[in-house]
Formats: sequence, C-alpha cells, structure tokens
Amino acid sequence: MNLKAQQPLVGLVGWRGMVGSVLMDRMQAEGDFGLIEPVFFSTSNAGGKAPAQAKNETTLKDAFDIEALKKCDIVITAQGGDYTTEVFPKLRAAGWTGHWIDAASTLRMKDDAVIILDPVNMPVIKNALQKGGRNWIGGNCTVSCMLMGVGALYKAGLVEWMSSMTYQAASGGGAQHMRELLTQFGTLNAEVRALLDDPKSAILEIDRKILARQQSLSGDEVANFGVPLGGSLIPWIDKDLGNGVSREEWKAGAETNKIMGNAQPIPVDGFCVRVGTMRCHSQALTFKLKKDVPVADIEAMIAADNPWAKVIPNTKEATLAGLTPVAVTGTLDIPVGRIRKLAMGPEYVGAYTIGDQLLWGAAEPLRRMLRILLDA
Ligand SMILES: NC(=O)C1=CN([C@@H]2O[C@H](COP(=O)(O)OP(=O)(O)OC[C@H]3O[C@@H](n4cnc5c(N)ncnc54)[C@H](OP(=O)(O)O)[C@@H]3O)[C@@H](O)[C@H]2O)C=CC1
Ligand SMILES: N[C@@H](CC(=O)OP(=O)(O)O)C(=O)O
Repeated sequence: MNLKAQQPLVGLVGWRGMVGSVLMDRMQAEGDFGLIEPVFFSTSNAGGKAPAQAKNETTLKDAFDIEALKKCDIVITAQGGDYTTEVFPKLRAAGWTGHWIDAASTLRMKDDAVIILDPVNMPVIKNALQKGGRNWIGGNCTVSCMLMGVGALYKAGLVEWMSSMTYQAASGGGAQHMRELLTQFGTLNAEVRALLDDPKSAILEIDRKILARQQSLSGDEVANFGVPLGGSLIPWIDKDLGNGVSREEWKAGAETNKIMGNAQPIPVDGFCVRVGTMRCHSQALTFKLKKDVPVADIEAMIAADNPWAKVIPNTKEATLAGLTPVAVTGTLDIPVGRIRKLAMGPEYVGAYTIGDQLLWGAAEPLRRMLRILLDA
C-alpha cells in the first residue's frame, strides 16, 4: 500500500463520541481531511448522513461491515474496547492488511502493537513501521500525559524508579461521568443554597447537610461512579486486579516501559485517584534518579524535550497561574512544575504535571500517527 500516491481511504469509527469529537476538531484544525478520503462509520446509524467533513462518501457505513472496513487503507477508531474486541480480529482474519489506529486499551500490550506517542517514542514507531507494523494504539491518558511532560528524564536514562500519584478527571470515565459529577455538584449546592445565601449561617450546619445529602445519593445519582464524587474522591480507577493493584495503576508501569521500548523495565508505581475535575489529569511524581542532577538541568531538559512540555517555575504565583486543570484544559500544553529536590536525598526529585486527557491523553496521538503514515 503506497499511502503517499493517493488520498488514502481512511475509515473513521467513533467520530461522534467524546474522544472522537475532540479528534475530529483536531483533524479539522490541522488540515488532515485535506490529505485523506474519509469514510465515516457508525454502530447505530448506518445509512445516516455523514458529517460535513465527508467528501465522496456522504452516508454512514455500518461499523460492523467487514467488507466495507476492508476497503479502507487506514481505520481510526475511538469507539471503545468492546468494538475493537469484536471487529479487529474479524477484519484481520478476513485478510485486511491496512493500518489500525485505536484509542482503546484492548490491543495495547499485544506484541504486534505499538503504543503511539511520537514526541516520546518516534524511534520505536519508526522501527515497527520498517518491520511492517500495522497496529497503532493510543496509550493510557495518564501515562501519555506524564511522558509528554517528563519523558526527557527517561530518554536520558536518568530514572531509577518513579512513583506517580494521580488526580484523574471525570472525563476519563466518559461523557456520562462528567454529567454525573456536575449534577451532583448541583444537587449539593441546592441542598444548602438558602444557608449559603445567609452570611450568618453556621458552616458546620452547611457541612452536616452536605454530608447527609452525599451519603443519601443513590440510584441514577451515582449510576456511573458508584459512589459520590462531588465533594469527595475515589481512590480506585478501572478494574481490581485482585492483588491490591488497580488496572489503572498497573498500566503506569506496563505502558511506560512499552512506550519507551525499555529492554530492562524501570519500576513505575503509585496510586490512581479520581477527583472532581472535568477533563485534565494531574499527577504528583516522585523520581529516584540514578545520580544527583541539578534542578536547573532537569528543568532545561524538560523544556527542550518537545514543544508542548512547559516548565512552570516552582513559585506559588506561577503554580496558581499555570499549573491547574482550569489553566490547561483545551490546550495541548503539558505544564510541569513544582520541580524540586525532596528531603530523602539529592537523587530524589519531585514534580507535578497536568495534561488534557482528551487531547494528548486520547485524540492527539491518533491523528499524529495518521500523519506519520501519510508521510512514510
Ligand atoms: N473517555 C476517555 O477519557 C478515553 C477514552 N478512550 C477510549 O475511547 C473510547 C470512547 O470513549 P468516549 O469517546 O468517551 O465514548 P463515548 O461514549 O462518548 O462515545 C462512544 C460511542 O458511543 C456512541 N454514542 C451513543 N450515544 C451517543 C451520544 N449521545 N453522543 C455521542 N456518541 C454516542 C457513538 O457511536 P455511534 O456513532 O457508532 O453510535 C460513539 O462513537 C473508550 O471506550 C476508550 O476505549 C481512550 C482514552 C481516554
Ligand atoms: N482509565 C482512564 C481513561 C481511559 O480510557 O483509559 P484507557 O484508555 O487506559 O482505558 C480514566 O479513567 O481516567
């Protein structure tokens, strides 16, 4: 398949979901649709009208139609893991040799799949391409955002181990989770609105009423998270692996090492916590470096690594201005701040980083992989 010789046929699945919509916006902004012939698929509305970016094929194809998918040179999917599990093996079994670009975690750890994050692991991607690689999978959002920020330290071989404590946004669970969080905030606010309006009301009375309402949230009010997130947090994300580790925590080590192509795995571990933010994942990092490196050198390496990593000076003023989810949401910036030596010794370094989990954490690596294939 010579992807350069023509406008390749690119099948888009999951384009109207939350991740898919962010992907479409980014592809539009970067002019990607000018380089491809898009074919839009749907799991629910085959025969419906394709979005405005459609060119020749203006109706939606059935996303389960293997013959229709087989015609594509490239398929990009943000439809989710169940879709991948059902369709991908059938498509390959039918003899399809095109490129599969996927946001779901299903195929990430397969030997013939590469976790794509090209500003961090372009050599790994190029090497796989040369060997005929065809399966390109976006990484876990927390891992991708972390490596976009501090990948420089891994590339330099400086990391002996790293611990990551995350503060993950509601969007990581999907659109319904974001709605649930906001609805809970509204419910809680309504519960004490009269008391809030009265400046003389007792804060402990407000606190008591809020707690009572949080504890009574049930049914549809907690259908997605299972327990209240508004005014609370949840220190478990994804499945229980049965050994005290959550699947989200397991991904940190497994995916970091796979992305970096480490022959000798570097220990990466910590706790993943869901907090009441909208779509930015934050994380506090502890590094044990292999040697004592001055903070200024660490900052310089991070700043020089890629155009999106931004060092935030370790002051209160700069932190409040540039190192919060509200400051970062909707941008491709990956600020890294709070960089300092820790009390444990000169090789121990702390840092704090944030990324929009729908951009670098999901959509952006997919569209960049498309461009890599088009340029190959
Ligand atoms: N959420 C996240 O943070 C991340 C998600 N991912 C991966 O991406 C997958 C998709 O996630 P996400 O985008 O959050 O899922 P969504 O639920 O937003 O979208 C998934 C699909 O649901 C269908 N759908 C049904 N009703 C609606 C509706 N009202 N509006 C839009 N779409 C609707 C669409 O399929 P159709 O058009 O065919 O009906 C859509 O493609 C995940 O399963 C995961 O594998 C990866 C990284 C991060
Ligand atoms: N699990 C992440 C979101 C996500 O979709 O991750 P993954 O792509 O690894 O399943 C979160 O909840 O924040």
